Amino acid sequence: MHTPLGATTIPHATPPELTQGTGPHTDPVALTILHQEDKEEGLEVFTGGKWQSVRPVLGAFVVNIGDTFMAMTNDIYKSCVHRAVVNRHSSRQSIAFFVCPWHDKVIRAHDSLIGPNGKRLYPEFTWSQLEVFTQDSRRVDDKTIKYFAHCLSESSSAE
Ligand SMILES: O=C(O)CCC(=O)C(=O)O
Ligand SMILES: [Fe+2]
Repeated sequence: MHTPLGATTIPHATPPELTQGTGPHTDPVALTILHQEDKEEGLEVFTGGKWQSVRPVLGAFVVNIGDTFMAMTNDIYKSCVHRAVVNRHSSRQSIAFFVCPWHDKVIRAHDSLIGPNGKRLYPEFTWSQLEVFTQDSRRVDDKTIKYFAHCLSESSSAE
């Protein structure tokens, strides 16, 4: 696994109507370990049909499940749609460690996660393939990983 580091600073001088924050998305990586640097709220997760704030807790990390981890666990663990929003009163800073497999490692759910009659929900893939796919298609939402799996299956059956 390797961990590129991302930092987001949303300055309060920018009017909220002119900024997007990060926009709703799922993280394509395996896990995101996020530190919300100050007490300013902004991270929201879409759950139970609505956006809910993930309040910063002093000294705590937020661990976010990404699409790659979802595939590695054959959907036992689900990635979540989240966003970072802004407000007009104060700035907010967060630091994210994106934990992803090495580029050429084949990602395949372990047999113990499939069950006797179940099936593997994703074809084998590498983090490189998913990374390129998300960057090319510029989409990372709750449908991306399924669409990626569909495209991979199509291309291997055409061979
Ligand atoms: O700033 C945050 O709290 C979240 C940022 C985020 O979702 C990301 O970098 O993927
Ligand atoms: Fe994210």
